[in-house]
Amino acid sequence: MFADLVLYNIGQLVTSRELDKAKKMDNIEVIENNGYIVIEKDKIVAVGSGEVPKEYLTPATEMVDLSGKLVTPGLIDSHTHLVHGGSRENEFAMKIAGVPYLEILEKGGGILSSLKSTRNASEQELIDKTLKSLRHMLELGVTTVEAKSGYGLNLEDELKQLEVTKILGYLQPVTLISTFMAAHATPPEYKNNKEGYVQEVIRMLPIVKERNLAEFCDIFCEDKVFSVDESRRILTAAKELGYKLKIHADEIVSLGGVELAAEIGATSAEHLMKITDSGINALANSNVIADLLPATSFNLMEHYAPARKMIEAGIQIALSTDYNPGSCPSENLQFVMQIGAAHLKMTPKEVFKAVTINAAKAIDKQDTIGSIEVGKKADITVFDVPSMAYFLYHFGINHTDSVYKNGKLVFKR
Ligand SMILES: O=C(O)CC1=NCN=C1
Ligand SMILES: [Zn+2]
Repeated sequence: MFADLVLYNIGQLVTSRELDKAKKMDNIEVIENNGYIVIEKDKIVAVGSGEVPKEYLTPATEMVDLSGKLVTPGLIDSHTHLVHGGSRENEFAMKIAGVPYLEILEKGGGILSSLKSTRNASEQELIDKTLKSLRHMLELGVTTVEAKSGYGLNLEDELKQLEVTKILGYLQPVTLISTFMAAHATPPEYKNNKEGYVQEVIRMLPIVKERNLAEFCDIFCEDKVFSVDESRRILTAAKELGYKLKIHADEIVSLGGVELAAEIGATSAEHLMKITDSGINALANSNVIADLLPATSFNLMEHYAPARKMIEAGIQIALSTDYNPGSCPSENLQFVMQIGAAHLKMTPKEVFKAVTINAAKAIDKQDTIGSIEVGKKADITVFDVPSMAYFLYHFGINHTDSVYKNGKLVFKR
């Protein structure tokens, strides 16, 4: 085995390798100094500290001295509404004036505003717009992104969003994991026929699946959006077709979506700002990943999910942006991490675990990415800071120095 690339003289090397199988948030390996990573083609072949083992080295090996910088697995943004047309800055003033998110939606704004601009956008317009967001995400150290549909809300436009996501995966280096989310809101044409739309979503499921356009199915289980029963019907139909499941739960009102996630075996339950003790108990006794979105709390000026309580209960937490044109119009996962530290009271190891191996679990990719371990993909991010603590303390700028995807340098500041 000969190395194509060696990264050495690393400051803190956050491998995110889990030191045990306990459902804890601080049990990841951190090599404190002088770390190295040996890469052959697209895979990691050795990780350690001190002298790089000579048996891997050849005259052709590229040796990169990282001069004490922080190194982590490529960051994973496990919850985004990436592909969408238009923007909703016109609603920002309403939000600041205290108009509730669900009231804006009920008045035909919110998701339904993004619906109009997404339906009116061509595939090329969506591709061009989303390439810019993906460039921001890459430069912020992100190498894998989950991307939900849900602004088409009819078969033609849902397929358009999902096709755009697929095409984007070939046009730039960030890996895209696709989620079908036609159950995001009820479109105007079904305004007085909610049941008809639930049946239409169920009719779309096999079509999307046979085109291999989505790995996950997600639903907005929320007051005045989709009830727990409607969510159960759609997710059960999706599960029978082979979809893995996600659920937006307890964002604004706690309906019992979290308990449904545990009952139905969802991969993840997301938002959880209003999670109850019963929901915490249900998740603690399941393998469901709790994907928290603190930048959405920040932007909606809502309170934050009770992360500390969830961590004490043994729940596995991921953190992601929820990037979307309404409740969180920001691609900045680094800022999410800094909010996670300051407002969710998460420790550095907990925060970095939440955007690496736990985010990989939230998209069921923990066997190939999410940690710097032998045999895993060489998705690696270098930050121009000495430690996790400094990264979280110095907020609001981009700390990325360089990003490697499948062992290749894809960004250098
Ligand atoms: O408002 C949006 O566009 C995205 C969103 N879906 C559920 N919560 C937020
Ligand atoms: Zn969302």
